[in-house]
Amino acid sequence: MAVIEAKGLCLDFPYYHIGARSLKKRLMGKSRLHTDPSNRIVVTALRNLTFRIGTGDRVALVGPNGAGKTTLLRTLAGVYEPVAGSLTVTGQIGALIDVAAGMDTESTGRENVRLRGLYRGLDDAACDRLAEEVAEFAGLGDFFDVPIRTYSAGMGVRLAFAMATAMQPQVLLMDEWFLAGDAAFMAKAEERLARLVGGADIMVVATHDFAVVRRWCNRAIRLEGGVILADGPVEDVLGGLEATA
Ligand SMILES: Nc1ncnc2c1ncn2[C@@H]1O[C@H](COP(=O)(O)OP(=O)(O)OP(=O)(O)O)[C@@H](O)[C@H]1O
Repeated sequence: MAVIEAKGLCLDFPYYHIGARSLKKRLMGKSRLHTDPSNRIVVTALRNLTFRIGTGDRVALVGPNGAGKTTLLRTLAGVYEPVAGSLTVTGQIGALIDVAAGMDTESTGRENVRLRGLYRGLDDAACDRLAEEVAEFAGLGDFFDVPIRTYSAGMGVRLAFAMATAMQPQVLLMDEWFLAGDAAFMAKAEERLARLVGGADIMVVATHDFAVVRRWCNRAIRLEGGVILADGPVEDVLGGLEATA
């Protein structure tokens, strides 16, 4: 049983390089910026978020640029640590957020896949099978055996997608651009993605695309300025957003 539970979740980003007093003064009028006890400017990216996401929930995080969608996704994935409140995620997480997250750019595609397999507790033979499976789906040919720092952006997405979808997570966290690969690849990826989403207990996707929300989700959380403005069935939340557009 997978569950995500947040209570009063807050996250700040400190701005280390903003020192000039006049600039500070100018910025401080803005509602999301304040100073911390060390007199650094911090932006409040997420403020006092409380929600529970349970098995069967397919949640879209929606809202304008800078609303906090990706930050929340990364916090759920454990990339960022909340500065206040609590967050509990029960269930194995699969994150399709940053292409290079958890990858060693000096290692080859194959080495990265094997490492991920070892991390998940697979034995040597299972890691080999996983690498073959990923290689076939990603379709990178010989590039699978060169360091990934040489990959194009599209090649990186292919590898990350193939890798992340080769192992079924209970909690699937996804940024929308993973749904926006090149057309030929996405046609092939669609079925695999549907299987992955269907097999996950929980899915959370950050997106601007209402078609994606309507197609994949049964619940939406609307964020703005780092706070939750609405949380409920997709049509209720999108209706509110469309009304303000
Ligand atoms: N690494 C960071 N360092 C400093 N501030 C950050 C960082 N990441 C995000 N922020 C700030 O946190 C706030 C939320 O950003 P976030 O990227 O989560 O928004 P978003 O809803 O995903 O936006 P978009 O739709 O544009 O992708 C913004 O004010 C942004 O400037």
